[in-house]
Amino acid sequence: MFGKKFQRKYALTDQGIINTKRGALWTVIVNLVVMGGIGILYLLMAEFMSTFTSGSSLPNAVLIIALVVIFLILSYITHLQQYKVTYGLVYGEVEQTRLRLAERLRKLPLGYFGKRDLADLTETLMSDVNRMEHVWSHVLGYLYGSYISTGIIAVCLTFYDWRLTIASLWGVPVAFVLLFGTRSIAERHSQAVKKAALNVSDGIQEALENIREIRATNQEDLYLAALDKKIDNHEKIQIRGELTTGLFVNGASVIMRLGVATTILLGAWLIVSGKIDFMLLFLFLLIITRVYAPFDQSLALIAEVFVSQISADRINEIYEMPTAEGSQNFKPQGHDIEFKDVCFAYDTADVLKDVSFTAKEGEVTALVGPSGSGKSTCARLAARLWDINSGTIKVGGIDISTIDPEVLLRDYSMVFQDVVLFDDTVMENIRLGRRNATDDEVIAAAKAANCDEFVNRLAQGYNTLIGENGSKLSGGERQRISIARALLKDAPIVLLDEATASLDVENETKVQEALSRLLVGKTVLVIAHRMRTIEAADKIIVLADGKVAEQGSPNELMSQNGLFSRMVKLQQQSSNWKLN
Ligand SMILES: Nc1ncnc2c1ncn2[C@@H]1O[C@H](COP(=O)(O)OP(=O)(O)OP(=O)(O)O)[C@@H](O)[C@H]1O
Repeated sequence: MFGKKFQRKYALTDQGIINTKRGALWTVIVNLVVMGGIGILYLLMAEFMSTFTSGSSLPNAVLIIALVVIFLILSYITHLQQYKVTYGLVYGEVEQTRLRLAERLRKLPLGYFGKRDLADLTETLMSDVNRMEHVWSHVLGYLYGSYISTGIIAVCLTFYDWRLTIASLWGVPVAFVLLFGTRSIAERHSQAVKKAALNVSDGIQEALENIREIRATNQEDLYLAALDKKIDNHEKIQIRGELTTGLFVNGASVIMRLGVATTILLGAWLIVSGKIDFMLLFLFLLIITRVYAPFDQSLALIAEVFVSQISADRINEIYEMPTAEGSQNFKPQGHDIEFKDVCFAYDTADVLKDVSFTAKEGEVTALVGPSGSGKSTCARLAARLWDINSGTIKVGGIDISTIDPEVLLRDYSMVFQDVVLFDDTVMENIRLGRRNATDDEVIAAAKAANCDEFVNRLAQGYNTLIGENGSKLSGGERQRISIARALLKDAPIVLLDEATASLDVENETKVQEALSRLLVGKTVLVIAHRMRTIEAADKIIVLADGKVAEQGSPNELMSQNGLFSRMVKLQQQSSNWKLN
Protein backbone atom coordinates (compact mmCIF):
# COMPACT_ATOMS: atom_id res chain seq x y z
CA MET A 1 0.00 0.00 0.00
CA PHE A 2 2.80 2.44 0.90
CA GLY A 3 5.39 1.32 -1.66
CA LYS A 4 7.49 3.24 -4.20
CA LYS A 5 4.48 3.79 -6.49
CA PHE A 6 2.56 5.43 -3.65
CA GLN A 7 5.59 7.56 -2.76
CA ARG A 8 5.92 8.80 -6.35
CA LYS A 9 2.16 9.31 -6.76
CA TYR A 10 2.12 11.73 -3.84
CA ALA A 11 5.64 13.13 -4.43
CA LEU A 12 6.73 12.17 -0.91
CA THR A 13 10.28 12.14 0.39
CA ASP A 14 11.59 9.00 2.17
CA GLN A 15 10.80 10.63 5.51
CA GLY A 16 7.38 11.66 4.16
CA ILE A 17 6.43 8.08 3.44
CA ILE A 18 7.43 7.08 6.98
CA ASN A 19 5.32 9.94 8.37
CA THR A 20 2.35 8.94 6.23
CA LYS A 21 2.57 5.38 7.54
CA ARG A 22 2.68 6.73 11.09
CA GLY A 23 -0.28 9.03 10.35
CA ALA A 24 -2.29 6.09 9.01
CA LEU A 25 -1.32 3.95 12.01
CA TRP A 26 -2.44 6.61 14.49
CA THR A 27 -5.68 7.10 12.55
CA VAL A 28 -6.31 3.36 12.89
CA ILE A 29 -5.60 3.58 16.63
CA VAL A 30 -7.85 6.65 17.05
CA ASN A 31 -10.69 5.00 15.14
CA LEU A 32 -10.36 1.81 17.18
CA VAL A 33 -10.27 3.75 20.46
CA VAL A 34 -13.44 5.59 19.42
CA MET A 35 -15.00 2.25 18.56
CA GLY A 36 -13.93 1.09 22.06
CA GLY A 37 -15.88 4.07 23.48
CA ILE A 38 -18.89 3.04 21.45
CA GLY A 39 -18.41 -0.49 22.78
CA ILE A 40 -18.46 0.86 26.37
CA LEU A 41 -21.63 2.83 25.58
CA TYR A 42 -23.17 -0.30 24.14
CA LEU A 43 -22.27 -2.44 27.17
CA LEU A 44 -23.71 0.17 29.53
CA MET A 45 -26.91 0.43 27.53
CA ALA A 46 -27.18 -3.36 27.52
CA GLU A 47 -26.75 -3.43 31.33
CA PHE A 48 -29.40 -0.73 31.83
CA MET A 49 -31.76 -2.50 29.47
CA SER A 50 -31.40 -5.77 31.36
CA THR A 51 -32.01 -3.85 34.63
CA PHE A 52 -35.31 -2.60 33.20
CA THR A 53 -36.38 -5.84 31.56
CA SER A 54 -35.22 -8.46 34.10
CA GLY A 55 -34.88 -6.29 37.25
CA SER A 56 -31.19 -7.17 37.82
CA SER A 57 -29.04 -4.76 39.85
CA LEU A 58 -27.61 -1.58 38.28
CA PRO A 59 -23.96 -1.74 37.12
CA ASN A 60 -21.29 -0.51 39.51
CA ALA A 61 -20.99 3.34 39.21
CA VAL A 62 -17.25 3.29 40.00
CA LEU A 63 -16.64 0.87 37.17
CA ILE A 64 -18.61 3.07 34.77
CA ILE A 65 -16.70 6.18 35.75
CA ALA A 66 -13.39 4.31 35.53
CA LEU A 67 -14.23 3.09 32.03
CA VAL A 68 -15.28 6.56 30.88
CA VAL A 69 -12.13 8.15 32.35
CA ILE A 70 -9.90 5.54 30.72
CA PHE A 71 -11.65 6.15 27.42
CA LEU A 72 -11.25 9.93 27.70
CA ILE A 73 -7.55 9.68 28.53
CA LEU A 74 -6.88 7.21 25.73
CA SER A 75 -8.90 9.30 23.32
CA TYR A 76 -6.96 12.48 24.26
CA ILE A 77 -3.55 10.83 23.95
CA THR A 78 -4.28 9.12 20.64
CA HIS A 79 -5.88 12.20 19.06
CA LEU A 80 -2.93 14.34 20.15
CA GLN A 81 -0.49 11.84 18.73
CA GLN A 82 -2.44 11.62 15.49
CA TYR A 83 -2.48 15.42 15.24
CA LYS A 84 1.27 15.65 15.81
CA VAL A 85 2.05 12.99 13.24
CA THR A 86 -0.33 14.15 10.51
CA TYR A 87 0.08 17.93 10.87
CA GLY A 88 3.28 18.58 12.84
CA LEU A 89 5.61 16.45 10.75
CA VAL A 90 4.19 17.70 7.46
CA TYR A 91 5.86 21.09 7.87
CA GLY A 92 9.21 19.29 7.85
CA GLU A 93 8.10 17.50 4.69
CA VAL A 94 7.25 20.80 3.01
CA GLU A 95 10.67 22.18 3.92
CA GLN A 96 12.44 19.06 2.63
CA THR A 97 10.43 19.09 -0.61
CA ARG A 98 11.24 22.73 -1.35
CA LEU A 99 14.93 22.18 -0.54
CA ARG A 100 14.99 19.07 -2.73
CA LEU A 101 13.34 20.98 -5.59
CA ALA A 102 15.74 23.91 -5.19
CA GLU A 103 18.70 21.52 -5.18
CA ARG A 104 17.43 19.84 -8.38
CA LEU A 105 16.80 23.20 -10.06
CA ARG A 106 20.32 24.30 -9.18
CA LYS A 107 21.72 21.32 -11.06
CA LEU A 108 19.44 21.37 -14.09
CA PRO A 109 20.93 22.47 -17.41
CA LEU A 110 19.91 26.00 -18.35
CA GLY A 111 18.07 24.64 -21.38
CA TYR A 112 15.35 23.45 -19.02
CA PHE A 113 14.64 27.01 -17.86
CA GLY A 114 14.27 28.13 -21.46
CA LYS A 115 11.51 25.58 -21.98
CA ARG A 116 9.53 26.25 -18.79
CA ASP A 117 8.52 29.78 -18.02
CA LEU A 118 9.39 31.23 -14.63
CA ALA A 119 5.78 31.83 -13.47
CA ASP A 120 5.20 28.13 -14.04
CA LEU A 121 8.27 27.16 -11.99
CA THR A 122 7.33 29.50 -9.15
CA GLU A 123 3.88 27.92 -9.21
CA THR A 124 5.47 24.49 -8.66
CA LEU A 125 7.72 25.67 -5.86
CA MET A 126 4.93 27.51 -4.04
CA SER A 127 1.36 26.47 -4.98
CA ASP A 128 2.02 22.87 -6.00
CA VAL A 129 3.95 22.19 -2.80
CA ASN A 130 1.23 23.96 -0.76
CA ARG A 131 -1.43 21.82 -2.40
CA MET A 132 0.56 18.67 -1.66
CA GLU A 133 1.02 19.83 1.92
CA HIS A 134 -2.77 19.90 2.31
CA VAL A 135 -3.10 16.42 0.88
CA TRP A 136 -0.24 15.05 3.02
CA SER A 137 -1.67 16.54 6.21
CA HIS A 138 -5.46 16.40 5.71
CA VAL A 139 -6.06 13.41 3.50
CA LEU A 140 -3.45 10.67 3.20
CA GLY A 141 -3.17 9.54 6.84
CA TYR A 142 -6.91 9.89 7.45
CA LEU A 143 -7.98 8.18 4.26
CA TYR A 144 -5.61 5.21 4.35
CA GLY A 145 -5.95 4.84 8.14
CA SER A 146 -9.74 4.78 7.70
CA TYR A 147 -9.51 2.11 5.00
CA ILE A 148 -7.53 -0.10 7.39
CA SER A 149 -9.63 0.57 10.51
CA THR A 150 -12.88 0.08 8.59
CA GLY A 151 -11.53 -3.26 7.37
CA ILE A 152 -10.70 -4.28 10.96
CA ILE A 153 -14.11 -3.08 12.22
CA ALA A 154 -15.90 -4.90 9.37
CA VAL A 155 -14.15 -8.18 10.30
CA CYS A 156 -15.10 -7.71 14.00
CA LEU A 157 -18.72 -6.87 13.12
CA THR A 158 -19.15 -10.00 11.01
CA PHE A 159 -18.70 -12.00 14.26
CA TYR A 160 -21.87 -10.29 15.55
CA ASP A 161 -23.89 -10.41 12.33
CA TRP A 162 -22.54 -10.63 8.77
CA ARG A 163 -25.86 -9.53 7.22
CA LEU A 164 -25.97 -6.27 9.16
CA THR A 165 -22.25 -5.73 8.45
CA ILE A 166 -22.89 -5.82 4.70
CA ALA A 167 -26.02 -3.68 5.04
CA SER A 168 -24.16 -0.98 6.98
CA LEU A 169 -20.83 -0.88 5.07
CA TRP A 170 -21.67 -1.64 1.42
CA GLY A 171 -21.95 2.08 0.69
CA VAL A 172 -18.28 2.77 1.51
CA PRO A 173 -16.64 0.78 -1.33
CA VAL A 174 -19.44 1.69 -3.76
CA ALA A 175 -18.99 5.42 -3.02
CA PHE A 176 -15.24 5.21 -3.56
CA VAL A 177 -15.56 3.10 -6.72
CA LEU A 178 -17.98 5.70 -8.10
CA LEU A 179 -15.68 8.52 -7.14
CA PHE A 180 -12.53 6.95 -8.55
CA GLY A 181 -14.48 5.90 -11.65
CA THR A 182 -15.25 9.55 -12.37
CA ARG A 183 -11.73 10.61 -11.48
CA SER A 184 -10.68 11.22 -15.08
CA ILE A 185 -13.50 13.79 -15.46
CA ALA A 186 -12.45 15.55 -12.26
CA GLU A 187 -8.80 15.47 -13.34
CA ARG A 188 -9.64 16.94 -16.71
CA HIS A 189 -11.41 19.80 -14.99
CA SER A 190 -8.53 20.26 -12.57
CA GLN A 191 -6.08 20.45 -15.43
CA ALA A 192 -8.19 23.08 -17.18
CA VAL A 193 -8.42 25.10 -13.92
CA LYS A 194 -4.67 24.89 -13.43
CA LYS A 195 -3.98 26.00 -16.99
CA ALA A 196 -6.39 28.93 -16.67
CA ALA A 197 -4.79 29.94 -13.32
CA LEU A 198 -1.33 29.82 -14.91
CA ASN A 199 -2.56 31.98 -17.77
CA VAL A 200 -3.68 34.58 -15.23
CA SER A 201 -0.39 34.57 -13.31
CA ASP A 202 1.56 34.67 -16.60
CA GLY A 203 -0.53 37.64 -17.72
CA ILE A 204 0.08 39.51 -14.45
CA GLN A 205 3.80 38.77 -14.49
CA GLU A 206 4.10 39.83 -18.13
CA ALA A 207 2.25 43.09 -17.41
CA LEU A 208 4.51 43.84 -14.42
CA GLU A 209 7.70 43.02 -16.30
CA ASN A 210 6.74 45.12 -19.32
CA ILE A 211 5.03 47.99 -17.52
CA ARG A 212 7.40 50.55 -19.05
CA GLU A 213 6.85 49.35 -22.63
CA ILE A 214 3.08 49.10 -22.06
CA ARG A 215 2.92 52.71 -20.85
CA ALA A 216 5.28 53.94 -23.53
CA THR A 217 3.10 52.45 -26.27
CA ASN A 218 -0.23 53.39 -24.66
CA GLN A 219 -1.31 49.76 -24.49
CA GLU A 220 -2.70 49.81 -20.91
CA ASP A 221 -6.36 49.39 -21.91
CA LEU A 222 -5.55 46.63 -24.34
CA TYR A 223 -3.46 44.79 -21.75
CA LEU A 224 -6.07 45.13 -19.02
CA ALA A 225 -8.80 43.89 -21.36
CA ALA A 226 -6.71 40.81 -22.21
CA LEU A 227 -6.00 40.20 -18.51
CA ASP A 228 -9.70 40.63 -17.68
CA LYS A 229 -10.54 37.99 -20.24
CA LYS A 230 -8.03 35.57 -18.70
CA ILE A 231 -9.44 36.19 -15.19
CA ASP A 232 -13.04 35.69 -16.40
CA ASN A 233 -12.05 32.50 -18.14
CA HIS A 234 -10.35 31.24 -14.96
CA GLU A 235 -13.46 32.03 -12.91
CA LYS A 236 -15.76 30.27 -15.38
CA ILE A 237 -13.62 27.14 -15.57
CA GLN A 238 -13.17 27.07 -11.79
CA ILE A 239 -16.93 27.28 -11.13
CA ARG A 240 -17.58 24.53 -13.68
CA GLY A 241 -14.88 22.36 -12.07
CA GLU A 242 -16.23 22.96 -8.53
CA LEU A 243 -19.75 22.06 -9.65
CA THR A 244 -18.62 18.82 -11.28
CA THR A 245 -16.54 17.62 -8.33
CA GLY A 246 -19.24 18.84 -5.91
CA LEU A 247 -21.76 16.72 -7.75
CA PHE A 248 -19.63 13.58 -7.63
CA VAL A 249 -18.48 14.06 -4.04
CA ASN A 250 -21.97 14.72 -2.70
CA GLY A 251 -23.34 11.83 -4.76
CA ALA A 252 -20.72 9.52 -3.23
CA SER A 253 -21.48 10.83 0.27
CA VAL A 254 -25.24 10.15 -0.19
CA ILE A 255 -24.56 6.63 -1.48
CA MET A 256 -22.32 5.94 1.53
CA ARG A 257 -25.07 7.10 3.89
CA LEU A 258 -27.64 4.88 2.24
CA GLY A 259 -26.00 2.24 4.45
CA VAL A 260 -27.92 3.71 7.42
CA ALA A 261 -31.24 3.13 5.67
CA THR A 262 -30.39 -0.41 4.60
CA THR A 263 -29.16 -1.22 8.14
CA ILE A 264 -32.44 0.03 9.67
CA LEU A 265 -34.58 -1.80 7.11
CA LEU A 266 -32.69 -5.07 7.38
CA GLY A 267 -32.33 -4.74 11.17
CA ALA A 268 -36.08 -4.12 11.62
CA TRP A 269 -36.87 -7.15 9.50
CA LEU A 270 -34.39 -9.34 11.43
CA ILE A 271 -35.88 -8.16 14.78
CA VAL A 272 -39.44 -8.80 13.61
CA SER A 273 -38.49 -12.26 12.41
CA GLY A 274 -36.81 -12.88 15.79
CA LYS A 275 -33.30 -13.40 14.38
CA ILE A 276 -31.60 -10.61 16.36
CA ASP A 277 -32.50 -8.47 19.34
CA PHE A 278 -32.87 -4.66 19.32
CA MET A 279 -29.57 -4.09 21.12
CA LEU A 280 -27.57 -5.56 18.22
CA LEU A 281 -29.25 -3.20 15.76
CA PHE A 282 -28.53 -0.38 18.23
CA LEU A 283 -24.83 -1.38 18.25
CA PHE A 284 -24.63 -1.30 14.45
CA LEU A 285 -26.37 2.07 14.27
CA LEU A 286 -23.93 3.48 16.82
CA ILE A 287 -20.96 2.16 14.90
CA ILE A 288 -21.94 3.25 11.42
CA THR A 289 -22.41 6.87 12.46
CA ARG A 290 -18.76 6.81 13.51
CA VAL A 291 -17.39 4.70 10.63
CA TYR A 292 -18.55 7.27 8.08
CA ALA A 293 -17.02 10.26 9.86
CA PRO A 294 -13.37 9.96 8.70
CA PHE A 295 -14.51 9.11 5.18
CA ASP A 296 -16.68 12.20 5.14
CA GLN A 297 -13.63 14.33 5.88
CA SER A 298 -11.63 12.58 3.16
CA LEU A 299 -14.49 12.82 0.66
CA ALA A 300 -14.70 16.56 1.18
CA LEU A 301 -11.02 16.73 0.26
CA ILE A 302 -11.00 14.08 -2.44
CA ALA A 303 -11.12 16.74 -5.15
CA GLU A 304 -7.82 17.94 -3.74
CA VAL A 305 -6.40 14.46 -4.11
CA PHE A 306 -7.34 14.51 -7.78
CA VAL A 307 -5.93 17.99 -8.33
CA SER A 308 -2.87 17.03 -6.33
CA GLN A 309 -2.05 14.45 -8.97
CA ILE A 310 -1.26 17.26 -11.38
CA SER A 311 0.86 19.01 -8.75
CA ALA A 312 2.66 15.76 -7.88
CA ASP A 313 3.37 15.17 -11.59
CA ARG A 314 4.84 18.66 -11.91
CA ILE A 315 7.03 18.12 -8.85
CA ASN A 316 8.10 14.68 -10.12
CA GLU A 317 8.99 16.18 -13.49
CA ILE A 318 11.62 18.33 -11.76
CA TYR A 319 12.82 15.42 -9.59
CA GLU A 320 13.22 13.20 -12.64
CA MET A 321 14.77 15.69 -15.08
CA PRO A 322 18.38 14.66 -15.87
CA THR A 323 20.73 17.07 -14.13
CA ALA A 324 24.03 18.35 -15.51
CA GLU A 325 26.39 16.23 -13.43
CA GLY A 326 30.04 15.32 -13.76
CA SER A 327 33.33 14.66 -12.06
CA GLN A 328 34.46 16.85 -9.17
CA ASN A 329 38.03 16.37 -10.30
CA PHE A 330 38.98 19.03 -12.86
CA LYS A 331 42.71 19.30 -13.49
CA PRO A 332 43.15 20.66 -17.02
CA GLN A 333 46.50 20.98 -18.81
CA GLY A 334 46.29 24.74 -19.33
CA HIS A 335 43.06 26.44 -20.34
CA ASP A 336 42.81 26.26 -24.12
CA ILE A 337 39.15 26.00 -25.15
CA GLU A 338 38.70 23.66 -28.07
CA PHE A 339 35.42 23.31 -30.01
CA LYS A 340 35.37 20.26 -32.29
CA ASP A 341 32.47 19.65 -34.69
CA VAL A 342 30.03 21.12 -32.21
CA CYS A 343 26.35 20.95 -33.15
CA PHE A 344 23.69 22.45 -30.93
CA ALA A 345 19.97 23.27 -30.97
CA TYR A 346 17.96 25.01 -28.23
CA ASP A 347 14.82 23.30 -29.54
CA THR A 348 14.71 21.55 -32.87
CA ALA A 349 16.35 24.03 -35.23
CA ASP A 350 20.17 23.75 -35.37
CA VAL A 351 21.82 26.91 -34.02
CA LEU A 352 25.43 25.71 -34.33
CA LYS A 353 26.53 23.37 -37.09
CA ASP A 354 29.92 21.60 -36.95
CA VAL A 355 31.64 24.50 -35.24
CA SER A 356 35.38 23.94 -34.69
CA PHE A 357 37.93 26.40 -33.35
CA THR A 358 40.44 26.78 -30.54
CA ALA A 359 40.70 29.73 -28.17
CA LYS A 360 44.24 29.60 -26.83
CA GLU A 361 45.43 30.44 -23.34
CA GLY A 362 47.13 33.83 -23.24
CA GLU A 363 45.24 34.98 -26.34
CA VAL A 364 42.10 37.00 -26.97
CA THR A 365 39.77 35.15 -29.32
CA ALA A 366 36.93 37.23 -30.71
CA LEU A 367 33.66 35.84 -31.99
CA VAL A 368 32.10 38.06 -34.60
CA GLY A 369 29.27 37.68 -37.06
CA PRO A 370 25.81 38.92 -37.91
CA SER A 371 23.11 39.06 -35.24
CA GLY A 372 21.70 35.59 -34.52
CA SER A 373 24.74 33.79 -35.97
CA GLY A 374 25.39 31.95 -32.70
CA LYS A 375 28.12 33.97 -30.94
CA SER A 376 26.48 34.11 -27.50
CA THR A 377 25.50 30.48 -27.87
CA CYS A 378 29.19 29.54 -28.33
CA ALA A 379 30.12 31.47 -25.17
CA ARG A 380 27.36 29.74 -23.16
CA LEU A 381 28.37 26.32 -24.43
CA ALA A 382 32.03 27.02 -23.60
CA ALA A 383 30.94 27.33 -19.94
CA ARG A 384 28.60 24.28 -20.13
CA LEU A 385 25.57 26.42 -19.40
CA TRP A 386 23.90 24.15 -21.96
CA ASP A 387 25.00 20.69 -23.10
CA ILE A 388 25.82 20.23 -26.77
CA ASN A 389 24.07 17.77 -29.10
CA SER A 390 27.20 16.39 -30.76
CA GLY A 391 30.92 17.08 -31.06
CA THR A 392 33.15 17.96 -28.10
CA ILE A 393 34.23 21.01 -26.16
CA LYS A 394 37.47 20.60 -24.26
CA VAL A 395 39.19 22.85 -21.75
CA GLY A 396 42.86 22.06 -21.23
CA GLY A 397 42.27 18.72 -22.98
CA ILE A 398 39.33 17.69 -20.76
CA ASP A 399 35.85 17.18 -22.19
CA ILE A 400 33.74 19.65 -20.21
CA SER A 401 30.63 17.46 -20.47
CA THR A 402 32.36 15.11 -17.98
CA ILE A 403 32.87 17.83 -15.36
CA ASP A 404 30.37 19.01 -12.74
CA PRO A 405 29.28 22.50 -13.95
CA GLU A 406 29.84 23.99 -10.51
CA VAL A 407 33.44 22.75 -10.43
CA LEU A 408 34.01 23.83 -14.04
CA LEU A 409 32.67 27.35 -13.51
CA ARG A 410 35.24 28.02 -10.78
CA ASP A 411 37.69 28.56 -13.66
CA TYR A 412 35.47 31.07 -15.50
CA SER A 413 34.85 34.79 -15.17
CA MET A 414 31.88 35.87 -17.24
CA VAL A 415 30.41 39.20 -18.22
CA PHE A 416 27.30 38.72 -20.30
CA GLN A 417 24.88 41.12 -21.98
CA ASP A 418 22.11 40.28 -19.53
CA VAL A 419 23.73 41.20 -16.22
CA VAL A 420 22.18 39.44 -13.23
CA LEU A 421 22.25 41.39 -9.98
CA PHE A 422 20.64 40.63 -6.63
CA ASP A 423 18.56 42.83 -4.37
CA ASP A 424 21.53 43.37 -2.07
CA THR A 425 24.24 45.96 -1.54
CA VAL A 426 26.78 46.95 -4.19
CA MET A 427 29.49 45.39 -1.99
CA GLU A 428 27.77 41.99 -1.79
CA ASN A 429 26.88 42.00 -5.48
CA ILE A 430 30.55 42.42 -6.38
CA ARG A 431 31.68 39.95 -3.70
CA LEU A 432 29.70 37.24 -5.52
CA GLY A 433 32.78 37.01 -7.75
CA ARG A 434 34.78 35.63 -4.80
CA ARG A 435 32.87 34.92 -1.62
CA ASN A 436 35.87 35.22 0.69
CA ALA A 437 37.17 38.53 -0.73
CA THR A 438 37.80 41.27 1.84
CA ASP A 439 36.04 44.65 1.60
CA ASP A 440 39.32 46.20 0.41
CA GLU A 441 39.65 43.65 -2.39
CA VAL A 442 36.04 44.28 -3.44
CA ILE A 443 36.63 48.05 -3.49
CA ALA A 444 39.86 47.63 -5.48
CA ALA A 445 37.98 45.59 -8.12
CA ALA A 446 35.17 48.16 -8.14
CA LYS A 447 37.68 50.96 -8.71
CA ALA A 448 39.35 49.06 -11.55
CA ALA A 449 35.93 48.61 -13.19
CA ASN A 450 35.22 52.32 -12.79
CA CYS A 451 32.39 51.73 -10.31
CA ASP A 452 33.83 54.10 -7.73
CA GLU A 453 32.56 57.18 -9.54
CA PHE A 454 28.87 56.22 -9.36
CA VAL A 455 29.05 54.28 -6.07
CA ASN A 456 30.26 57.43 -4.29
CA ARG A 457 27.13 59.20 -5.48
CA LEU A 458 24.87 56.55 -3.88
CA ALA A 459 23.36 57.39 -0.46
CA GLN A 460 25.14 54.60 1.44
CA GLY A 461 28.05 54.08 -0.97
CA TYR A 462 29.01 50.44 -1.22
CA ASN A 463 26.32 49.53 1.32
CA THR A 464 23.47 50.85 -0.84
CA LEU A 465 20.78 48.32 -1.73
CA ILE A 466 20.44 48.31 -5.51
CA GLY A 467 16.90 46.89 -5.89
CA GLU A 468 15.65 43.82 -7.70
CA ASN A 469 18.18 42.94 -10.42
CA GLY A 470 19.84 46.32 -9.82
CA SER A 471 16.72 48.26 -10.84
CA LYS A 472 18.06 51.40 -9.16
CA LEU A 473 21.11 51.49 -11.43
CA SER A 474 21.61 52.42 -15.08
CA GLY A 475 22.53 49.81 -17.70
CA GLY A 476 26.16 50.98 -17.77
CA GLU A 477 26.40 50.94 -13.95
CA ARG A 478 25.03 47.41 -13.80
CA GLN A 479 27.53 46.32 -16.41
CA ARG A 480 30.41 47.84 -14.46
CA ILE A 481 29.36 45.90 -11.34
CA SER A 482 29.39 42.76 -13.41
CA ILE A 483 32.88 43.59 -14.69
CA ALA A 484 34.08 44.30 -11.13
CA ARG A 485 32.79 40.86 -10.17
CA ALA A 486 34.79 39.28 -12.99
CA LEU A 487 37.91 41.25 -12.03
CA LEU A 488 37.55 40.09 -8.43
CA LYS A 489 37.16 36.47 -9.43
CA ASP A 490 40.28 36.64 -11.61
CA ALA A 491 39.64 33.20 -13.16
CA PRO A 492 41.86 31.69 -15.90
CA ILE A 493 39.07 31.77 -18.52
CA VAL A 494 37.23 35.00 -19.28
CA LEU A 495 34.07 35.18 -21.35
CA LEU A 496 33.00 38.66 -22.39
CA ASP A 497 29.72 38.94 -24.27
CA GLU A 498 29.11 42.57 -25.22
CA ALA A 499 30.75 43.36 -21.87
CA THR A 500 31.13 47.06 -22.50
CA ALA A 501 28.17 47.61 -24.82
CA SER A 502 26.21 49.78 -22.36
CA LEU A 503 29.12 52.09 -21.54
CA ASP A 504 29.79 55.52 -22.95
CA VAL A 505 33.07 56.03 -24.77
CA GLU A 506 34.86 57.55 -21.75
CA ASN A 507 33.84 54.76 -19.40
CA GLU A 508 34.48 52.12 -22.02
CA THR A 509 38.05 53.29 -22.47
CA LYS A 510 38.68 53.14 -18.70
CA VAL A 511 37.03 49.75 -18.30
CA GLN A 512 38.88 48.39 -21.32
CA GLU A 513 42.12 49.36 -19.57
CA ALA A 514 41.05 47.44 -16.46
CA LEU A 515 39.97 44.52 -18.57
CA SER A 516 43.24 44.43 -20.46
CA ARG A 517 45.04 44.06 -17.12
CA LEU A 518 42.65 41.24 -16.16
CA LEU A 519 43.05 39.49 -19.48
CA VAL A 520 46.85 39.06 -19.41
CA GLY A 521 47.75 35.36 -19.64
CA LYS A 522 44.11 34.24 -19.64
CA THR A 523 42.01 32.42 -22.20
CA VAL A 524 39.68 35.13 -23.41
CA LEU A 525 36.61 34.66 -25.56
CA VAL A 526 35.13 38.00 -26.46
CA ILE A 527 31.97 38.90 -28.35
CA ALA A 528 31.41 42.43 -29.53
CA HIS A 529 29.60 44.14 -32.30
CA ARG A 530 31.78 47.22 -32.09
CA MET A 531 35.01 46.45 -33.93
CA ARG A 532 36.82 48.82 -31.56
CA THR A 533 36.32 46.30 -28.75
CA ILE A 534 37.98 43.49 -30.63
CA GLU A 535 40.75 45.36 -32.39
CA ALA A 536 43.29 43.86 -29.99
CA ALA A 537 42.14 40.28 -30.59
CA ASP A 538 44.78 37.68 -31.49
CA LYS A 539 42.31 35.55 -33.37
CA ILE A 540 38.94 36.14 -34.90
CA ILE A 541 36.26 33.51 -35.50
CA VAL A 542 33.59 34.71 -37.92
CA LEU A 543 30.28 32.95 -37.49
CA ALA A 544 27.54 33.06 -40.09
CA ASP A 545 24.30 31.14 -39.78
CA GLY A 546 25.71 28.89 -37.04
CA LYS A 547 28.85 27.90 -39.00
CA VAL A 548 32.45 29.09 -38.88
CA ALA A 549 32.74 31.18 -42.04
CA GLU A 550 36.29 32.44 -41.49
CA GLN A 551 38.98 32.30 -38.82
CA GLY A 552 42.44 33.78 -38.44
CA SER A 553 44.26 36.88 -37.23
CA PRO A 554 42.57 40.23 -37.96
CA ASN A 555 45.15 40.99 -40.65
CA GLU A 556 44.72 37.62 -42.32
CA LEU A 557 40.96 38.06 -42.43
CA MET A 558 41.18 41.60 -43.74
CA SER A 559 43.35 40.41 -46.60
CA GLN A 560 40.80 37.66 -47.47
CA ASN A 561 38.17 40.23 -48.38
CA GLY A 562 35.48 38.04 -46.89
CA LEU A 563 32.65 38.59 -44.43
CA PHE A 564 34.90 40.04 -41.73
CA SER A 565 36.46 42.58 -44.02
CA ARG A 566 32.98 43.57 -45.27
CA MET A 567 31.80 44.03 -41.65
CA VAL A 568 34.83 46.17 -40.84
CA LYS A 569 34.34 48.30 -43.93
CA LEU A 570 30.67 48.82 -43.12
CA GLN A 571 31.59 50.00 -39.65
CA GLN A 572 34.32 52.21 -41.04
CA GLN A 573 31.67 54.06 -42.94
CA SER A 574 30.05 55.12 -39.68
CA SER A 575 33.27 55.60 -37.69
CA ASN A 576 36.87 56.21 -38.47
CA TRP A 577 38.16 53.02 -36.91
CA LYS A 578 41.03 51.41 -38.75
CA LEU A 579 42.64 48.03 -38.26
CA ASN A 580 46.31 48.59 -37.56
N1 LIG B 1 17.32 30.50 -25.02
C1 LIG B 1 17.07 30.31 -26.33
N2 LIG B 1 16.10 29.48 -26.73
C2 LIG B 1 15.86 29.30 -28.05
N3 LIG B 1 16.55 29.88 -29.03
C3 LIG B 1 17.53 30.73 -28.70
C4 LIG B 1 17.85 30.99 -27.33
N4 LIG B 1 18.88 31.87 -27.30
C5 LIG B 1 19.18 32.14 -28.59
N5 LIG B 1 18.38 31.46 -29.42
C6 LIG B 1 18.44 31.47 -30.89
O1 LIG B 1 19.71 30.98 -31.30
C7 LIG B 1 20.22 31.73 -32.38
C8 LIG B 1 21.62 32.25 -32.05
O2 LIG B 1 21.48 33.16 -30.96
P1 LIG B 1 22.73 33.87 -30.30
O3 LIG B 1 22.24 34.67 -29.16
O4 LIG B 1 23.79 32.87 -30.04
O5 LIG B 1 23.19 34.81 -31.50
P2 LIG B 1 24.24 36.01 -31.48
O6 LIG B 1 25.11 35.79 -32.66
O7 LIG B 1 24.92 36.10 -30.16
O8 LIG B 1 23.25 37.22 -31.68
P3 LIG B 1 23.40 38.76 -31.20
O9 LIG B 1 24.60 39.31 -31.90
O10 LIG B 1 22.16 39.39 -31.71
O11 LIG B 1 23.52 38.75 -29.71
C9 LIG B 1 19.20 32.82 -32.69
O12 LIG B 1 18.45 32.40 -33.78
C10 LIG B 1 18.35 32.88 -31.45
O13 LIG B 1 17.03 33.19 -31.78
